[in-house]
Amino acid sequence: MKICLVGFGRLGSAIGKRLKRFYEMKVSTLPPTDELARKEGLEVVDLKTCINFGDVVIVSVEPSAMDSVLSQMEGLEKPLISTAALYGLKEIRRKVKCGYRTMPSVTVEIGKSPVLVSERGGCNDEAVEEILSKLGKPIWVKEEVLDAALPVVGSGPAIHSLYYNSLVEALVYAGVDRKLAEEMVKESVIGTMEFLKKYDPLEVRARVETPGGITVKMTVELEKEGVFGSLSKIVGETGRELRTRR
Ligand SMILES: NC(=O)C1=CN([C@@H]2O[C@H](COP(=O)(O)OP(=O)(O)OC[C@H]3O[C@@H](n4cnc5c(N)ncnc54)[C@H](OP(=O)(O)O)[C@@H]3O)[C@@H](O)[C@H]2O)C=CC1
Ligand SMILES: O=C(O)[C@@H]1CCC=N1
Repeated sequence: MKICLVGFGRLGSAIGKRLKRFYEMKVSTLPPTDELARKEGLEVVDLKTCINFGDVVIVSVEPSAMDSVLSQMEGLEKPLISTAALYGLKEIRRKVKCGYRTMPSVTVEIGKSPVLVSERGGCNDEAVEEILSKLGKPIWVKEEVLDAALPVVGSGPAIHSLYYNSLVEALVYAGVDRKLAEEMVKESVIGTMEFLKKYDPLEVRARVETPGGITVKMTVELEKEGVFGSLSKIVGETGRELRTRR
């Protein structure tokens, strides 16, 4: 399969770096990101050449550029995969027959991202799923779920990094060398994420909280301060708003 990738910014470049290992690819993007694509050894071409080349077209441009890009593809019958936030499937399919919407994250660069995709029953689900499985784990969902989950899936790496960083700062605050602190937090977080594949989060919590011990004192204090409630509220409200915006 050959891929035409349109847009080589934050997400497009992550997609390009990963997929070039599996497929022949040409890129259509604007300066200055055209130089980034060339540095990755990818050929940069105009949009028309790109579309003619690809068996599948992936569009990863900012939402405000979608109208202009799609209007240059009107009538396209090849599968088109959009990553644009908030640009509806109906609008995509009004312009191209075989459109799909996805919500990945930048961790596609290492092939480890949930990739939400809407909706099954399009005109080439198999080809789309094959490509998305190289980027991570494709999860077919209704479009409204894709919008609701954007703040956790698409934005996730930024939020997780904030949490990670706040723990590094906590260790530095407690007098631990920063490099050591980073190593400790990374291993702790990665180990816990693996553990969560095996155990329910409440069970993990129960296994750690020695009665009358140090952990329960902190977890109750964090809950009292509303740290996690605020996180759920802010992220959840954003998802709710996105879900109903269309
Ligand atoms: N960043 C992320 O983690 C995620 C982003 N998304 C979505 O993916 C899309 C891309 O996001 P992101 O990478 O962050 O955005 P960026 O602004 O970093 O990248 C946009 C890219 O599109 C290019 N571009 C703009 N107009 C055109 C055009 N007419 N033809 C060809 N290329 C064009 C830009 O070129 P140049 O800058 O050189 O002008 C740039 O390479 C957005 O719609 C966003 O909502 C979804 C999930 C996660
Ligand atoms: O911040 C944004 O709007 C895009 C969508 C999800 C991640 N980046």
